[in-house]
Amino acid sequence: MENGAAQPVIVAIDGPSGTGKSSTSKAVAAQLGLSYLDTGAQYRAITWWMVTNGIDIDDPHAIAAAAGKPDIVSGTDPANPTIVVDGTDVAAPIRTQEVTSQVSAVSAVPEVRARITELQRSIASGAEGGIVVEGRDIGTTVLPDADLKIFLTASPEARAARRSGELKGADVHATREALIKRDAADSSRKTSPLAKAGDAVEVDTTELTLTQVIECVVTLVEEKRAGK
Ligand SMILES: Nc1ncnc2c1ncn2[C@@H]1O[C@H](COP(=O)(O)OP(=O)(O)O)[C@@H](O)[C@H]1O
Ligand SMILES: Nc1ccn([C@@H]2O[C@H](COP(=O)(O)OP(=O)(O)O)[C@@H](O)[C@H]2O)c(=O)n1
Repeated sequence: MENGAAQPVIVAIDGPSGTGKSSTSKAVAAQLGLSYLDTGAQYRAITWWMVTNGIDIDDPHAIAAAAGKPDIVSGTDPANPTIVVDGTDVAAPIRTQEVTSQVSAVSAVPEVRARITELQRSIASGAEGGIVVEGRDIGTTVLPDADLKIFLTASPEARAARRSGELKGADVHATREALIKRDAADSSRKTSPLAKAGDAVEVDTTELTLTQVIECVVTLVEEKRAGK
């Protein structure tokens, strides 16, 4: 590996829920000294704000009209990623079932995507040492010129088992159905749906341990850096 003078690298990691994007991205960024951005947390944060402020989630016009109001700040240290809305730390409340069940509707609104995409591009261009950005449309829309694009997949069964392992006592079948419903909504929306970029490397994590996925992505980043 090269020494500390490695050039900044931009890595886009996309894929559906439970494929390992967050865990992999954080670990890869920490290992390689890069910043880390969880774009799902930003969509969850704006959804939390809409719910908290009584915006009707079934009314895309109301969501569009409010999209510019919340101030959303993401901390990009992979050892301590943070998400703050209007000065409030929302790391815990954005993970509730209520937010999870509403986030696809909010994130489908074009004005929301425009707002959050702008924020993401500004964070990525300000990350001097390079960054790992994870989400659904990073390789296709947010950072189409990323140095490396990864698309993680896994079977619905593996993803549901991982997710229900986190949500203690959650029923695997109900979790699986909820994941499939959210993937379908995220994949079928008109504005920058969940999709694999044509030049992304697909990694099926179903039979891999998290450590193996991290090693695979670190190797791909190092190969890219070496070829630069
Ligand atoms: N390859 C893997 N094998 C087993 N568990 C995994 C693997 N990758 C991630 N996990 C676990 O699955 C859960 C969901 O992973 P996460 O990184 O949050 O996925 P995503 O960001 O794609 O939704 C976490 O508890 C994580 O530790
Ligand atoms: N780049 C992104 C990231 C997330 N999202 C939306 O935000 C939701 C939550 O993303 P997340 O990464 O926190 O999802 P999980 O990994 O927690 O399942 C997704 O289901 C999408 O609706 C998006 O539209 N675009």
